[in-house]
Amino acid sequence: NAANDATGTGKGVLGDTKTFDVTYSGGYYYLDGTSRGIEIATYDAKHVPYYSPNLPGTLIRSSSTTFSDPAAVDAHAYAERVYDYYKNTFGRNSYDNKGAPIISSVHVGNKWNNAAWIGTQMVYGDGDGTTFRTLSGGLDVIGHELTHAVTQSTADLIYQGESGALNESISDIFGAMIDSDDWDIGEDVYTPGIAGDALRSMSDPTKYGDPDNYANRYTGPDDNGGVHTNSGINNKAAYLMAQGGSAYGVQVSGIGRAKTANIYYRALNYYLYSSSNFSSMRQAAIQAATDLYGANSAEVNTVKNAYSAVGVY
Ligand SMILES: CCCCC[C@H](S)C(=O)N[C@@H](Cc1ccccc1)C(=O)N[C@@H](C)C(=O)O
Ligand SMILES: [Ca+2]
Ligand SMILES: [Zn+2]
Repeated sequence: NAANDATGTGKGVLGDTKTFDVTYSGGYYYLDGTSRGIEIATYDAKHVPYYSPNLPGTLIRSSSTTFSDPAAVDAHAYAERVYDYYKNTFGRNSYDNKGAPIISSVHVGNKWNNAAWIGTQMVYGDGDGTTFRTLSGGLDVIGHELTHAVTQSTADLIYQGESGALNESISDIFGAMIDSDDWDIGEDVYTPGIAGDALRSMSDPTKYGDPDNYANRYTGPDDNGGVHTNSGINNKAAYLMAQGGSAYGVQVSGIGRAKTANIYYRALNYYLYSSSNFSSMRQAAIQAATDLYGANSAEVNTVKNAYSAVGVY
């Protein structure tokens, strides 16, 4: 209850100090905030793997309001940021729109170079220090993972082939909308020894070997049919929709981040379904833009051009 609500503080993965909601009980402060009206809690997995039945692990506590685990500080503070984004932007109350608790575990696995939504909670690896630093240090990582939960509660796009690439792309799109100062994905946690690179780029997916056109999609079996690479095709479309530009001879006039987010959010809630492919993504985005801005609007025209530019019809 409110009487036990307190404000915690601590340094994040990049050394920046953050504050966040905690709860006082029995001489300890717990990373378990309820001041938003839902529970946001962060646990220490103590290196069990992401498929372990022992998740979430141990609720993180401190004998003062200062928390000394950077991975936990960022996982917790960024979960609040992502909750606030969905609530303030779309009125969505947690990933299920019914106030579900947001549970995160840090220190999952042993030097695990990944993070995930495992259907019930978020899990973050510490990285091996070369490929990744601890993954909760990236706001776009939390945005990506919690958006998988939103997708699971709405279109529930099958994590395979084209619907799987769309699932991944929707997570990158909202990761980039929330971590809104760039169109890179993972730049804050990827290769700490190399400046200026990222795991993926939405403005130019080909920079990291991902396709930016349907004609160049991966059709092999790896990674559930290339869900993390073919996401580049839809990521490029979303980037062009927001920022404008030209690709493969097609000019697109940008409509900005906010309208682009509105179109994808509406498509996700009303028009995408579990087996949607790239072509049905195009139709869903056109319909969402039509609903929001009108059939002959500049926004609808931009959506059509953005998908034509990446070879999706
Ligand atoms: C259980 C196994 C992992 C499932 C894939 C998760 S959802 C995922 O896509 N994770 C992101 C993590 C991420 C997100 C944003 C920025 C950096 C890293 C991901 O892209 N993982 C890559 C490394 C992959 O699994 O290929
Ligand atoms: Ca980013
Ligand atoms: Zn993902």
